[in-house]
Formats: sequence, C-alpha cells, structure tokens
Amino acid sequence: MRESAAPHGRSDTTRTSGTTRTPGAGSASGTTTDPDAALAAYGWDTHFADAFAPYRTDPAPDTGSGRALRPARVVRVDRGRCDAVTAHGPVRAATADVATADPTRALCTGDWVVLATDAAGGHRVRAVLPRRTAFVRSTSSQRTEGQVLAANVDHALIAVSLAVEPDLGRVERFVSLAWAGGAQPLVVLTKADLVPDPDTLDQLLADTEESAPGVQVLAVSAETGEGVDVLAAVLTAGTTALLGQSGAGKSTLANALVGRDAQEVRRTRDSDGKGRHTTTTRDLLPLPGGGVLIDTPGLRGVGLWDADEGVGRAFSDIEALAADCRFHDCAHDTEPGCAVLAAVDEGALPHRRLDSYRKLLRENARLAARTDARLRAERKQEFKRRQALGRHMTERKRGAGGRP
Ligand SMILES: Nc1nc2c(ncn2[C@@H]2O[C@H](COP(=O)(O)OP(=O)(O)OP(=O)(O)O)[C@@H](O)[C@H]2O)c(=O)[nH]1
Ligand SMILES: [Zn+2]
Repeated sequence: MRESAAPHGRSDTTRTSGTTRTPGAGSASGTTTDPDAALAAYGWDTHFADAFAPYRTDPAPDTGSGRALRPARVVRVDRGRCDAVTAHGPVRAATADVATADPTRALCTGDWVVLATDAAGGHRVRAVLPRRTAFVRSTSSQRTEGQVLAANVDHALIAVSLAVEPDLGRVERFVSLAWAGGAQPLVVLTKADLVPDPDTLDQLLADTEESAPGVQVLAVSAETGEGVDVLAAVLTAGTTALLGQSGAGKSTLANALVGRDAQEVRRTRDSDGKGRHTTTTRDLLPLPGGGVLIDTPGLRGVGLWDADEGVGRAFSDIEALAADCRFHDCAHDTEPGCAVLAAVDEGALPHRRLDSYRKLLRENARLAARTDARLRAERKQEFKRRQALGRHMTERKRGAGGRP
C-alpha cells in the first residue's frame, strides 16, 4: 500500500544505520536511532510493523530478563538455528520454538520474526510474522513436497544470460514461478556487452517481451555497467529475489548492485556480533539506493509448486484468447472453434509458446496430484502423533500425582 512512500528516506537510513553502530550497541539503552528506521534497510515497512504491534506491547516476562521482544529478519536457516538481522546488527538465534513438520511453513530467508533475548545474550525466535508472499518449490520427484525458498519477496529478478540465445521456455517457467510466489517478475538480460549489435539486442529484447507479457525486460552488463543504474532504480522499494540458471550472471549482478565497498563494510560489521559466529548477510543484501536483494542458493534451480495461477498469469495472452474458444473447457488441442489455435494459425501466437504453456500446466498438475495424496497421509500421521502425545502427558501427570 505505501510501497512508494519513501525510497529516499529508506536509503538514508540504510547508510547511517549501517555504519554508525559500534560494538556493544546491543544494550538497548544506548540506542538513539529509531529501530524501525534501521530495519527499513532490510525491508521493514508499516505492514510488518502492524503485524509486530501485539508483541511490542508485550513486556516479554517469559524471557526472564525484562528485555523486550524485537523484530528481526531471517537471513539464512540451518539446523535448529538461523542468522537474522535486527536493528542493532546480525544475531544467531535458536529456532526450536517455531519448528514445524510442514515444510511449506518452515522458517526461511526473508521471514520476519519475533526475537527474544535472554539475560545471557542468547537469542530465540519466538514467532514468525505472517508472510506477505512466499516462494515455494517442489523438492524432488521422489519425495514430492513443497519447500519454502524465500518469504516476503516483492519482486523477482529473473537473470537470463545473453551469452547464448535466451531459452524462452525457461523465461516462461521463471515468470510463472515469480507470479506463483506473489512477486512481480522482472526479466534482466545479462551480459549485454556480448551482443554489440543494437538491432540484434532489440530483437532479443522483443522476443523476450513476447514471452513475458506485462513484464519489464531490461538489458544490463555488469562488465560495462550498462543498464545497472536503471535496474537499481527499479529495485529501490521492497524486497527482490534473484532467480536464474547457474552462470546467468546473478552473483556478478548482485555485486554490481550492492557495490564492493558495501560488501566489505558488511563483512567487518559482522564481527561486532556477540559470539564467534561469522554471520554474513550474504543472502539478504540491503541495496545502497534502497531495496533489499535476496540471493539464496536454493532459488537457483527451480521447479513449479502450486503454480497454476502463476502459469495463468505468465500466459495471460493465451488465457485471454481462450475466452473466445467455443468450448469453455477447450484444451486448445484439436477442438473446433479454438481461438488459441486460430491465433497460432494466423501467426499471432508462437506455437512454441502454446507448447510451453501446456507443458507447465501438465507439470504442475502432476505435482499437485502426487502431493495431495502425500499431504493427506502426513496430516493423518501428525494427528495420531498429537493424540498419542496428549495421552502420554495426561498419564505422566497422573503418575506424578500432579492432578490438575
Ligand atoms: N561478458 C560478461 N560476462 C559476465 C557478465 N556478468 C557475468 N559474467 C560472467 O558470467 C559467468 C557467470 O557469472 P556468475 O555471476 O557467477 O553467474 P551466477 O548466475 O551467479 O552463477 P551461479 O552462481 O552458478 O548460479 C562469470 O564467468 C562472469 O564473469 C557481464 O556482464 N558480461
Ligand atoms: Zn481453445
């Protein structure tokens, strides 16, 4: 809602909050900066501030230290712990309190959480604020299940290398995935310096635009810097996730956007944190001009997950044509009066694109069928476990004479 509210204010706070904190600033009393402003560099906005409000008034008696609960954004998750950033810098926190058997609800990069700190300086994630959006993918064909890759992503930057002819089917897949994840896609043709002929570059841009209706397509070169400023300006608000095949130039682009200096500053600042951990925010990078970049390894190879609507949006041109098919359940295959096939015959719609649409829908349907069965079985098991646990607890209480 207030997405465009204050990119400038945001970038200012990024700089001041990033460089003026000194070691030991963790003791809340010495803080003069508005914590909300410091967190804005990591994508904090009124939406999350509202979600956090009930915790803010909570004096957190259960921490036993009198310390207030704080908001933090998750940078990376590993077994039982996560790296997160707070208004006062990076922390490492235990995640046992928010453990869940449902992989689509598991804590992930980009989540905003409620952090409790005990008297000894130990941090725990107490709760996860409701996600605005989530990127979920299918993991493997054997154990079909959704895995959250990134949460609260506003834009998806799809990097496609111009070192080879762009694979438009892959562009379509990523665009579907972006929409399915609730993010606005943006296609970036990287390594533009490798296509010196402007006419060829224009043609490649046009072909890509045709495969991604309603999506901005930009050409950039990290090598020459061409287009990087334009891209940075597009990313100033909200959180952007980097998607794209291996070798597409994502890391190079991230470096160009973040700037080498910024990364070095961050690295030295990481050592300010308590303990010996070498927390880096590599997966969650505040951009110097505003906005946050999420670059997690998991996002790099992608399968669809519950992406029906995403595919529909990525192929909005085909879905619009389909409204004119004679049969409302037309498969655009051999049906008479098919408006989609007519558009292909007229040359208005590339056949390649229709094939790609069908393929992605089929793939998604296959996954959905497999998962439904599995999820049902899992929920049943979970229910049985809880029931057994409930019985066990009651029996224990009785056994110890602790009848309520
Ligand atoms: N000519 C040219 N080469 C580039 C450009 N950007 C990246 N490259 C090269 O492309 C290769 C891959 O770049 P990376 O940034 O590592 O690609 P990536 O997408 O992060 O790859 P993964 O980490 O495997 O996912 C490297 O050899 C880069 O030097 C560019 O703008 N122009
Ligand atoms: Zn049809």
